Amino acid sequence: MTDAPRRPDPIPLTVLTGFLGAGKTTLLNRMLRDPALADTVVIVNEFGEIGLDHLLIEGVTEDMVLLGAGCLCCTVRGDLITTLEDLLRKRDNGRITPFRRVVIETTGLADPAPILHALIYHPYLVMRYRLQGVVTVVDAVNGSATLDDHPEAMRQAAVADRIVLAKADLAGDTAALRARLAALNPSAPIDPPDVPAATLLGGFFGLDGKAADVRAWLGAVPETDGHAHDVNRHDAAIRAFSLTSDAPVPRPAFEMFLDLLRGGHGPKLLRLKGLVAIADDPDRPVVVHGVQHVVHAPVTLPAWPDDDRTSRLVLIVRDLDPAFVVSLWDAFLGRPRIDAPDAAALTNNPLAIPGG
Ligand SMILES: Nc1nc2c(ncn2[C@@H]2O[C@H](COP(=O)(O)OP(=O)(O)OP(=O)(O)O)[C@@H](O)[C@H]2O)c(=O)[nH]1
Repeated sequence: MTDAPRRPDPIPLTVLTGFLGAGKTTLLNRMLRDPALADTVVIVNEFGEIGLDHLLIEGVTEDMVLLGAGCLCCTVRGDLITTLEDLLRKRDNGRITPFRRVVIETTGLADPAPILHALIYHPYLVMRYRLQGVVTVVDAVNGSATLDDHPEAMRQAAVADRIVLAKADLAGDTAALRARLAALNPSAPIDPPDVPAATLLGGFFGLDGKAADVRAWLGAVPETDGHAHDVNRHDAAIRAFSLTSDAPVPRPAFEMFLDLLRGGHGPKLLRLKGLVAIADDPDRPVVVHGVQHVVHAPVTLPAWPDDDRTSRLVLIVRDLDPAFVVSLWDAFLGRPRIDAPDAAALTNNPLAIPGG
Protein backbone atom coordinates (compact mmCIF):
# COMPACT_ATOMS: atom_id res chain seq x y z
CA MET A 1 0.00 0.00 0.00
CA THR A 2 1.35 3.42 -0.88
CA ASP A 3 0.77 6.48 1.22
CA ALA A 4 -1.56 9.10 -0.21
CA PRO A 5 0.48 12.06 -1.44
CA ARG A 6 0.72 14.68 1.29
CA ARG A 7 -1.00 17.93 0.45
CA PRO A 8 1.66 20.64 0.32
CA ASP A 9 1.60 23.28 3.02
CA PRO A 10 -0.40 26.32 1.95
CA ILE A 11 1.67 29.26 0.75
CA PRO A 12 1.18 32.39 2.87
CA LEU A 13 -0.21 35.30 0.92
CA THR A 14 -0.31 38.94 1.99
CA VAL A 15 -2.35 41.70 0.40
CA LEU A 16 -0.56 45.07 0.39
CA THR A 17 -2.94 47.94 -0.11
CA GLY A 18 -3.12 51.68 0.47
CA PHE A 19 -4.32 54.75 -1.35
CA LEU A 20 -2.73 56.18 -4.51
CA GLY A 21 0.81 57.30 -3.81
CA ALA A 22 0.67 56.23 -0.17
CA GLY A 23 4.05 54.49 -0.38
CA LYS A 24 3.24 50.86 -1.23
CA THR A 25 5.92 50.38 -3.87
CA THR A 26 8.54 52.10 -1.74
CA LEU A 27 7.71 49.81 1.19
CA LEU A 28 7.76 46.75 -1.04
CA ASN A 29 11.14 47.65 -2.52
CA ARG A 30 12.58 48.05 0.94
CA MET A 31 11.09 44.78 2.15
CA LEU A 32 12.35 42.86 -0.86
CA ARG A 33 15.89 43.65 0.21
CA ASP A 34 15.28 41.80 3.48
CA PRO A 35 16.53 38.18 3.39
CA ALA A 36 13.33 37.20 5.24
CA LEU A 37 11.51 37.83 1.99
CA ALA A 38 13.69 35.64 -0.21
CA ASP A 39 11.57 33.39 -2.44
CA THR A 40 8.65 35.78 -2.50
CA VAL A 41 6.41 36.29 -5.50
CA VAL A 42 5.13 39.83 -5.85
CA ILE A 43 1.99 40.35 -7.89
CA VAL A 44 1.21 43.90 -8.83
CA ASN A 45 -2.51 43.93 -9.38
CA GLU A 46 -3.42 46.63 -11.82
CA PHE A 47 -6.84 45.31 -12.77
CA GLY A 48 -6.34 45.56 -16.49
CA GLU A 49 -5.15 49.14 -16.36
CA ILE A 50 -1.93 50.04 -18.09
CA GLY A 51 0.16 50.91 -15.11
CA LEU A 52 3.71 51.81 -14.45
CA ASP A 53 4.05 50.20 -11.08
CA HIS A 54 5.78 47.08 -12.33
CA LEU A 55 8.43 49.28 -13.91
CA LEU A 56 9.03 50.97 -10.58
CA ILE A 57 9.71 47.80 -8.66
CA GLU A 58 13.46 47.54 -8.77
CA GLY A 59 14.92 45.02 -11.14
CA VAL A 60 11.68 44.24 -12.95
CA THR A 61 12.05 44.49 -16.67
CA GLU A 62 9.39 42.07 -17.86
CA ASP A 63 6.10 40.77 -16.57
CA MET A 64 7.83 37.95 -14.78
CA VAL A 65 11.46 37.88 -13.87
CA LEU A 66 13.67 36.43 -11.20
CA LEU A 67 14.90 39.17 -8.93
CA GLY A 68 18.30 39.19 -7.32
CA ALA A 69 16.85 38.39 -3.91
CA GLY A 70 15.14 35.32 -5.34
CA CYS A 71 11.84 37.11 -5.72
CA LEU A 72 9.58 36.68 -8.66
CA CYS A 73 7.54 39.58 -9.76
CA CYS A 74 4.68 39.82 -12.15
CA THR A 75 2.00 42.24 -13.14
CA VAL A 76 -1.58 41.12 -13.40
CA ARG A 77 -3.24 42.68 -16.35
CA GLY A 78 -5.97 40.10 -16.47
CA ASP A 79 -7.35 37.84 -13.86
CA LEU A 80 -5.72 37.52 -10.47
CA ILE A 81 -7.06 34.00 -10.04
CA THR A 82 -5.59 32.84 -13.35
CA THR A 83 -2.25 34.31 -12.34
CA LEU A 84 -2.26 32.58 -8.98
CA GLU A 85 -3.18 29.26 -10.62
CA ASP A 86 -0.56 29.74 -13.28
CA LEU A 87 2.12 30.39 -10.68
CA LEU A 88 1.22 27.17 -8.88
CA ARG A 89 1.38 25.19 -12.10
CA LYS A 90 4.81 26.56 -12.93
CA ARG A 91 5.99 25.93 -9.39
CA ASP A 92 4.67 22.36 -9.40
CA ASN A 93 6.33 21.71 -12.78
CA GLY A 94 9.62 23.06 -11.54
CA ARG A 95 9.59 25.85 -14.11
CA ILE A 96 10.07 28.56 -11.50
CA THR A 97 11.75 28.77 -8.11
CA PRO A 98 9.56 27.12 -5.47
CA PHE A 99 8.45 30.40 -3.97
CA ARG A 100 7.45 30.42 -0.31
CA ARG A 101 5.33 33.53 -0.05
CA VAL A 102 3.14 35.77 -2.21
CA VAL A 103 2.56 39.49 -1.81
CA ILE A 104 -0.19 41.12 -3.89
CA GLU A 105 0.16 44.89 -4.24
CA THR A 106 -3.22 46.33 -5.17
CA THR A 107 -3.85 49.49 -7.10
CA GLY A 108 -4.36 52.50 -4.86
CA LEU A 109 -8.02 52.82 -5.73
CA ALA A 110 -8.89 49.22 -5.00
CA ASP A 111 -11.40 48.12 -2.45
CA PRO A 112 -9.46 45.11 -1.17
CA ALA A 113 -12.62 43.13 -0.41
CA PRO A 114 -13.09 41.54 -3.87
CA ILE A 115 -9.47 40.38 -3.86
CA LEU A 116 -9.91 38.87 -0.42
CA HIS A 117 -13.15 37.23 -1.54
CA ALA A 118 -11.42 35.61 -4.49
CA LEU A 119 -8.74 34.26 -2.18
CA ILE A 120 -11.18 33.00 0.40
CA TYR A 121 -13.73 31.50 -1.97
CA HIS A 122 -11.80 29.78 -4.70
CA PRO A 123 -11.90 26.02 -3.98
CA TYR A 124 -8.43 25.25 -5.35
CA LEU A 125 -6.63 28.42 -4.36
CA VAL A 126 -7.90 28.10 -0.84
CA MET A 127 -6.14 24.73 -0.55
CA ARG A 128 -2.83 25.98 -1.89
CA TYR A 129 -2.65 29.55 -0.59
CA ARG A 130 -3.46 30.83 2.84
CA LEU A 131 -4.45 34.45 3.21
CA GLN A 132 -2.06 35.64 5.87
CA GLY A 133 -3.35 39.14 6.20
CA VAL A 134 -3.77 42.62 4.85
CA VAL A 135 -1.14 45.36 5.21
CA THR A 136 -2.41 48.88 4.49
CA VAL A 137 -0.04 51.78 3.85
CA VAL A 138 -1.35 55.18 4.97
CA ASP A 139 0.34 58.41 3.93
CA ALA A 140 1.05 60.54 7.02
CA VAL A 141 0.92 63.76 4.99
CA ASN A 142 -2.30 63.23 3.02
CA GLY A 143 -3.84 60.43 5.03
CA SER A 144 -6.46 62.45 6.84
CA ALA A 145 -7.73 64.26 3.74
CA THR A 146 -7.76 60.98 1.82
CA LEU A 147 -9.84 59.32 4.53
CA ASP A 148 -12.26 62.25 4.37
CA ASP A 149 -12.68 62.15 0.62
CA HIS A 150 -12.32 58.53 -0.42
CA PRO A 151 -14.42 55.74 1.04
CA GLU A 152 -12.09 53.16 -0.49
CA ALA A 153 -9.23 54.54 1.64
CA MET A 154 -11.42 54.10 4.71
CA ARG A 155 -12.18 50.51 3.71
CA GLN A 156 -8.48 49.82 3.13
CA ALA A 157 -7.69 51.00 6.66
CA ALA A 158 -10.64 49.14 8.16
CA VAL A 159 -9.73 45.73 6.72
CA ALA A 160 -6.03 45.98 7.63
CA ASP A 161 -4.31 43.53 9.93
CA ARG A 162 -1.39 45.97 10.16
CA ILE A 163 -1.13 49.60 9.10
CA VAL A 164 2.13 51.18 7.95
CA LEU A 165 2.34 54.94 8.38
CA ALA A 166 4.59 56.17 5.56
CA LYS A 167 6.04 59.67 5.13
CA ALA A 168 5.92 60.47 8.84
CA ASP A 169 9.30 62.11 8.22
CA LEU A 170 7.49 64.77 6.14
CA ALA A 171 4.40 65.13 8.29
CA GLY A 172 5.19 66.66 11.66
CA ASP A 173 2.74 65.59 14.34
CA THR A 174 0.90 62.41 13.39
CA ALA A 175 -0.98 61.94 16.67
CA ALA A 176 -4.40 62.94 15.29
CA LEU A 177 -4.10 60.62 12.28
CA ARG A 178 -2.92 57.77 14.47
CA ALA A 179 -5.85 58.28 16.82
CA ARG A 180 -8.23 58.29 13.90
CA LEU A 181 -6.77 55.08 12.47
CA ALA A 182 -6.90 53.47 15.90
CA ALA A 183 -10.58 54.39 16.20
CA LEU A 184 -11.34 52.97 12.75
CA ASN A 185 -9.41 49.77 13.30
CA PRO A 186 -8.26 49.31 16.90
CA SER A 187 -6.87 45.84 16.35
CA ALA A 188 -4.32 46.83 13.68
CA PRO A 189 -0.88 47.82 14.99
CA ILE A 190 0.52 50.98 13.34
CA ASP A 191 4.10 50.45 12.18
CA PRO A 192 6.76 52.78 10.74
CA PRO A 193 7.89 52.00 7.17
CA ASP A 194 11.19 50.55 8.41
CA VAL A 195 9.41 47.80 10.36
CA PRO A 196 11.17 44.46 9.74
CA ALA A 197 9.62 42.52 6.87
CA ALA A 198 9.22 39.49 9.11
CA THR A 199 7.08 41.51 11.53
CA LEU A 200 4.98 42.96 8.77
CA LEU A 201 4.37 39.73 6.93
CA GLY A 202 4.68 37.33 9.84
CA GLY A 203 2.04 34.90 11.01
CA PHE A 204 -0.94 37.10 11.64
CA PHE A 205 -3.11 34.53 13.22
CA GLY A 206 -0.92 31.62 14.04
CA LEU A 207 -1.74 29.64 10.92
CA ASP A 208 1.94 29.07 10.39
CA GLY A 209 2.11 27.30 13.74
CA LYS A 210 2.89 30.36 15.88
CA ALA A 211 -0.28 30.14 17.92
CA ALA A 212 0.84 32.92 20.23
CA ASP A 213 0.26 35.36 17.39
CA VAL A 214 -3.48 34.84 17.54
CA ARG A 215 -4.09 37.20 20.45
CA ALA A 216 -1.93 39.88 18.86
CA TRP A 217 -3.79 39.43 15.61
CA LEU A 218 -7.09 39.93 17.38
CA GLY A 219 -5.74 43.01 19.13
CA ALA A 220 -7.27 44.98 21.93
CA VAL A 221 -10.72 46.10 20.90
CA PRO A 222 -13.03 47.04 23.74
CA GLU A 223 -16.00 44.82 24.31
CA THR A 224 -19.15 46.63 23.38
CA ASP A 225 -22.16 47.30 25.47
CA GLY A 226 -23.89 48.34 22.29
CA HIS A 227 -23.68 52.04 23.07
CA ALA A 228 -22.02 54.61 20.90
CA HIS A 229 -18.50 55.76 21.75
CA ASP A 230 -16.87 58.97 20.74
CA VAL A 231 -15.36 58.68 17.29
CA ASN A 232 -14.29 61.20 14.71
CA ARG A 233 -17.46 62.58 13.19
CA HIS A 234 -16.33 61.76 9.62
CA ASP A 235 -15.84 58.16 10.57
CA ALA A 236 -18.90 57.69 12.74
CA ALA A 237 -20.41 55.24 10.28
CA ILE A 238 -17.52 52.82 10.83
CA ARG A 239 -17.44 51.13 14.20
CA ALA A 240 -15.07 48.58 15.73
CA PHE A 241 -16.14 46.46 18.68
CA SER A 242 -15.78 42.97 20.08
CA LEU A 243 -18.04 40.24 21.36
CA THR A 244 -16.94 37.75 23.98
CA SER A 245 -18.12 34.63 25.70
CA ASP A 246 -16.66 32.89 28.74
CA ALA A 247 -18.64 29.73 27.97
CA PRO A 248 -17.87 27.63 24.88
CA VAL A 249 -20.26 28.35 22.02
CA PRO A 250 -22.45 25.56 20.61
CA ARG A 251 -21.32 24.87 17.02
CA PRO A 252 -24.79 25.23 15.42
CA ALA A 253 -25.38 28.50 17.25
CA PHE A 254 -22.02 29.87 16.10
CA GLU A 255 -22.59 28.86 12.49
CA MET A 256 -26.11 30.28 12.49
CA PHE A 257 -24.90 33.54 14.03
CA LEU A 258 -22.29 33.96 11.29
CA ASP A 259 -24.80 32.97 8.60
CA LEU A 260 -27.37 35.49 9.74
CA LEU A 261 -24.83 38.25 10.08
CA ARG A 262 -23.24 37.83 6.68
CA GLY A 263 -26.49 36.90 4.92
CA GLY A 264 -28.45 39.84 6.29
CA HIS A 265 -25.72 42.45 6.66
CA GLY A 266 -22.69 41.20 4.68
CA PRO A 267 -21.84 44.44 2.87
CA LYS A 268 -21.81 46.30 6.20
CA LEU A 269 -19.45 43.81 7.78
CA LEU A 270 -16.10 45.24 6.74
CA ARG A 271 -14.05 42.81 8.78
CA LEU A 272 -14.56 40.02 11.25
CA LYS A 273 -11.89 38.11 13.13
CA GLY A 274 -12.27 35.71 15.96
CA LEU A 275 -10.94 33.03 18.26
CA VAL A 276 -13.80 30.90 19.54
CA ALA A 277 -14.21 27.86 21.80
CA ILE A 278 -16.70 25.49 20.23
CA ALA A 279 -18.69 23.47 22.78
CA ASP A 280 -18.04 20.05 21.22
CA ASP A 281 -14.23 20.57 21.15
CA PRO A 282 -13.46 23.36 23.62
CA ASP A 283 -9.74 22.55 23.96
CA ARG A 284 -9.09 23.31 20.30
CA PRO A 285 -10.39 26.79 19.49
CA VAL A 286 -11.26 27.87 15.96
CA VAL A 287 -9.95 30.96 14.21
CA VAL A 288 -12.37 32.69 11.87
CA HIS A 289 -11.98 35.67 9.66
CA GLY A 290 -14.16 37.29 7.09
CA VAL A 291 -14.60 40.27 4.86
CA GLN A 292 -18.11 41.46 4.12
CA HIS A 293 -20.38 38.56 3.25
CA VAL A 294 -17.53 36.07 2.93
CA VAL A 295 -16.32 34.25 6.03
CA HIS A 296 -13.28 32.01 5.67
CA ALA A 297 -13.83 28.39 6.74
CA PRO A 298 -12.82 28.30 10.43
CA VAL A 299 -9.37 26.84 11.11
CA THR A 300 -9.01 24.65 14.19
CA LEU A 301 -5.91 25.35 16.29
CA PRO A 302 -4.23 22.44 18.10
CA ALA A 303 -4.49 24.29 21.44
CA TRP A 304 -5.22 27.64 23.05
CA PRO A 305 -2.45 30.19 22.60
CA ASP A 306 -2.45 31.03 26.34
CA ASP A 307 -4.44 30.54 29.56
CA ASP A 308 -7.21 32.88 28.49
CA ARG A 309 -10.01 30.74 27.08
CA THR A 310 -12.41 33.57 26.43
CA SER A 311 -14.01 33.40 23.01
CA ARG A 312 -13.61 36.71 21.24
CA LEU A 313 -14.88 38.13 17.96
CA VAL A 314 -13.66 41.48 16.65
CA LEU A 315 -15.92 43.26 14.17
CA ILE A 316 -15.51 46.37 12.08
CA VAL A 317 -18.84 47.43 10.61
CA ARG A 318 -20.21 50.29 8.57
CA ASP A 319 -23.75 51.64 9.00
CA LEU A 320 -24.64 48.77 11.28
CA ASP A 321 -25.62 49.32 14.90
CA PRO A 322 -23.32 47.33 17.24
CA ALA A 323 -26.26 47.01 19.65
CA PHE A 324 -28.06 44.92 17.04
CA VAL A 325 -25.07 42.59 16.64
CA VAL A 326 -24.74 42.29 20.42
CA SER A 327 -28.39 41.30 20.72
CA LEU A 328 -27.95 38.68 17.99
CA TRP A 329 -24.86 37.27 19.75
CA ASP A 330 -26.69 37.21 23.09
CA ALA A 331 -29.66 35.46 21.51
CA PHE A 332 -27.48 32.70 20.06
CA LEU A 333 -25.62 32.28 23.32
CA GLY A 334 -28.93 31.89 25.10
CA ARG A 335 -28.40 35.01 27.19
CA PRO A 336 -31.92 36.15 27.97
CA ARG A 337 -32.86 39.73 27.14
CA ILE A 338 -36.28 41.12 27.61
CA ASP A 339 -36.05 43.35 24.55
CA ALA A 340 -34.84 40.83 21.95
CA PRO A 341 -36.02 37.59 20.33
CA ASP A 342 -34.25 34.38 21.35
CA ALA A 343 -32.31 32.13 18.96
CA ALA A 344 -35.31 29.94 18.18
CA ALA A 345 -37.41 32.93 17.18
CA LEU A 346 -34.58 34.24 14.99
CA THR A 347 -33.88 30.98 13.21
CA ASN A 348 -37.55 30.14 12.73
CA ASN A 349 -38.10 33.40 10.99
CA PRO A 350 -34.77 34.82 9.91
CA LEU A 351 -36.42 37.22 7.49
CA ALA A 352 -37.84 39.01 10.48
CA ILE A 353 -34.38 39.94 11.77
CA PRO A 354 -34.14 43.62 12.50
CA GLY A 355 -31.00 45.66 12.46
CA GLY A 356 -28.96 48.05 10.36
N1 LIG B 1 9.79 61.15 2.51
C1 LIG B 1 9.18 59.99 2.24
N2 LIG B 1 8.75 59.73 1.00
C2 LIG B 1 8.12 58.55 0.75
C3 LIG B 1 7.89 57.59 1.78
N3 LIG B 1 7.23 56.54 1.24
C4 LIG B 1 7.03 56.84 -0.05
N4 LIG B 1 7.57 58.06 -0.37
C5 LIG B 1 7.51 58.76 -1.66
O1 LIG B 1 6.16 58.91 -2.04
C6 LIG B 1 6.01 58.77 -3.44
C7 LIG B 1 4.95 57.70 -3.74
O2 LIG B 1 5.43 56.46 -3.26
P1 LIG B 1 5.08 55.05 -3.93
O3 LIG B 1 5.79 54.01 -3.15
O4 LIG B 1 5.29 55.08 -5.40
O5 LIG B 1 3.52 54.98 -3.63
P2 LIG B 1 2.45 53.88 -4.11
O6 LIG B 1 1.49 53.71 -3.00
O7 LIG B 1 3.14 52.67 -4.60
O8 LIG B 1 1.81 54.66 -5.32
P3 LIG B 1 0.72 54.14 -6.41
O9 LIG B 1 1.21 52.80 -6.86
O10 LIG B 1 0.77 55.19 -7.44
O11 LIG B 1 -0.60 54.09 -5.72
C8 LIG B 1 7.38 58.45 -3.98
O12 LIG B 1 7.94 59.64 -4.47
C9 LIG B 1 8.14 57.95 -2.77
O13 LIG B 1 9.52 58.21 -2.87
C10 LIG B 1 8.37 57.90 3.11
O14 LIG B 1 8.19 57.14 4.09
N5 LIG B 1 8.99 59.12 3.28
